[in-house]
Amino acid sequence: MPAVAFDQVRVAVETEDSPQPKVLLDAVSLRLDEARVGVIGANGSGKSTLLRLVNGLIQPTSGTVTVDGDDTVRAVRKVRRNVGFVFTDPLSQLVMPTGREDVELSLRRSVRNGTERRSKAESALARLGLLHLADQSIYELSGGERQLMALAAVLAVEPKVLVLDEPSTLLDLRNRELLRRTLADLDQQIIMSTHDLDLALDMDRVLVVQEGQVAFDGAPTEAVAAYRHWCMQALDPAGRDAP
Ligand SMILES: Nc1ncnc2c1ncn2[C@@H]1O[C@H](COP(=O)(O)OP(=O)(O)OP(=O)(O)O)[C@@H](O)[C@H]1O
Repeated sequence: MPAVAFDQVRVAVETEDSPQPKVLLDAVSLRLDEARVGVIGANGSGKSTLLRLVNGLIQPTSGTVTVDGDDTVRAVRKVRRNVGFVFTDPLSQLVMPTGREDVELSLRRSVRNGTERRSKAESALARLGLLHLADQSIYELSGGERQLMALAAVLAVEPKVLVLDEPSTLLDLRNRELLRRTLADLDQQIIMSTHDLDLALDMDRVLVVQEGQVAFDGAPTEAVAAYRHWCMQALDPAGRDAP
């Protein structure tokens, strides 16, 4: 299992609102060896920022991120070959007119032979029950169908690490269960952010991100309990009883 390591990572960006850079993530040091790592936390806490560092979509302002020893800045091409990234919004990922073309496109670099490529694409689509939608325009698919299509395109290339940013937001109950089973069957390491706490409970380790820092890191049940506690505290800081 490749290790993903963060060493004293800080991400800060310039904004027009303030002369000071805005800190999106700070003091993150982690070594992720587990097969299934969940990332939970409030909206805007820094989950996507943390995930995007893993495949070099965002570079640390200071500190380093490595995947299997490869630095995500200096060895970004190698890192991108090893790390598949599934975006929350599938339309930011699907670029071809149909799902089949998109899955075949993602295989272009790794599978030179056209017949083999078509067959691999077919298997990736079949695995997620998408063959009947493979030749339909991406724009005629539902949000959930597109979300699964984007996952099929990334899984087709069999990355060593699969990073998923809130992959179940658009899925109905059946497809959420399909996603859950598909992820459970995969050999690769999975790092996934989610607001779906049941999905988080399937993980081996869960990070709770709060205001740009990892506020809890440990077993899923304890992480979810800590997150719930902080949410309640934020809603009712004085600890008053609900009306
Ligand atoms: N390029 C940027 N410039 C300025 N602020 C940014 C930039 N990118 C992200 N942010 C801010 O950083 C914070 C963390 O964003 P991030 O997308 O990582 O949150 P998140 O935990 O994934 O949220 P959500 O659950 O809503 O998807 C947010 O306040 C966001 O507005």
